[in-house]
Amino acid sequence: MLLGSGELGKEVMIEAQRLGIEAIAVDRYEHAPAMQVAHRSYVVDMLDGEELRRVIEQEKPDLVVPEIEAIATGTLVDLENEGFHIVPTAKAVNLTMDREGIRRLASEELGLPTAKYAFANTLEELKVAVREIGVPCVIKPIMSSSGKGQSVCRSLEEVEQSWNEAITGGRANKNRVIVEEFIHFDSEITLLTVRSSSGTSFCPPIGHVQKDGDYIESWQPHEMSEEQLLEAQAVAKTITDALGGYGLFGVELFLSATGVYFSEVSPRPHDTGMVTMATQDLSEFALHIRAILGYPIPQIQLWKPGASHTIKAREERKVYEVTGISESLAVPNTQVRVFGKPETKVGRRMAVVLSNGNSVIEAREKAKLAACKLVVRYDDANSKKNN
Ligand SMILES: Nc1ncnc2c1ncn2[C@@H]1O[C@H](COP(=O)(O)OP(=O)(O)OP(=O)(O)O)[C@@H](O)[C@H]1O
Ligand SMILES: NCC(=O)N[C@@H]1O[C@H](COP(=O)([O-])[O-])[C@@H](O)[C@H]1O
Ligand SMILES: [Mg+2]
Repeated sequence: MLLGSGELGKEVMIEAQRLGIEAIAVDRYEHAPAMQVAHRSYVVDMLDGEELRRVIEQEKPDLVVPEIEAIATGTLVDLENEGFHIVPTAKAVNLTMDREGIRRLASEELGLPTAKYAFANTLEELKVAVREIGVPCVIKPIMSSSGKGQSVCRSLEEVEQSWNEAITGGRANKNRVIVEEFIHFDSEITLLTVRSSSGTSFCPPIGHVQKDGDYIESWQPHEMSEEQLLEAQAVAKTITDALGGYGLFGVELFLSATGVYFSEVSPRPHDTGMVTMATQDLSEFALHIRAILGYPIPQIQLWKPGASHTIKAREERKVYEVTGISESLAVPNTQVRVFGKPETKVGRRMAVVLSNGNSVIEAREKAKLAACKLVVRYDDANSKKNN
């Protein structure tokens, strides 16, 4: 049972189906991408522990596979104690659903290098925290993803604005924020790390560009020195061992002249890792399914350098279409994934383009060109504004 049924879940679901698994999709809204390829589905408020428990107890799945962070993870901890199998572990899902849990584990328990950080519950506490950390700093709700509610605060005058953004952009009704020292990194990567019956394996590093805290473009492999790669793998091994279980993890790291910084980790496939559908023999989704079913992963092979580029909506509409697919597919070595989300929202990721080539530079150029050809078009008569 997949908890969360977006674009990443849809690919996980397809990989499960390929191995003959009976698969159930759950999300907060109807016709979510993974629901379109599941045996059956449920619409549930996954932040409501009772509703979540009801659907899990009804279906009694062999594996409960969280796909998003916004889940009543305390209930998953209880269900694990009662004998349900939560992927990769209820501890991993519970700690990574809020920034405080995973940051304190990484920095205070495991001693991994991170940006300096502090927490605040009120605007007054935030002003104190910003003075302590210094500017520029990054302010984020403790519960949010894809950059929602996140801002860079450049002076004490901007603290109030950052506070307002964080408390309106956060996922839960919790006025708690994290302040992080701004890391002037040279590049940032996702190190996909798989824990399986074959031990721990790493995919070649994925470089990416983020805008407003959300990913725009990713590529693989990201060029880094052997020394830096070993440092990154050591950080990834430490954090994933601490979280435990079988599955694929997306370990987010900042690379700078002063070393490798741990940023955060997803105990599940990562959005920037969609590029692996164009580069590896086993995509991150195939790896996740293999790992959680207990199957071996003797090796992971990079076939070609590749890149991904996202396509986002600019408006909120109930009726839309993605046009330009033919023009996009005319770019060589290119594939398109249209997620099939039932409606658009401002900034919502609707599709991704995947390209490969003889070099990362070539693949990035192709993916960018192909992405420019894809356009999200709206039917004005059915727009929310006009209704
Ligand atoms: N301390 C920092 N210093 C510099 N840049 C940062 C810092 N924290 C975050 N960023 C930038 O913002 C991006 C998003 O941050 P982060 O991963 O914490 O947000 P998120 O909401 O969890 O995003 P996602 O769910 O997509 O991973 C990072 O990938 C990085 O580009
Ligand atoms: N960075 C996390 C991430 O990319 N998660 C992916 O986005 C979906 C939510 O999309 P939505 O907000 O458009 O419904 C999630 O279900 C997951 O597939
Ligand atoms: Mg992130």
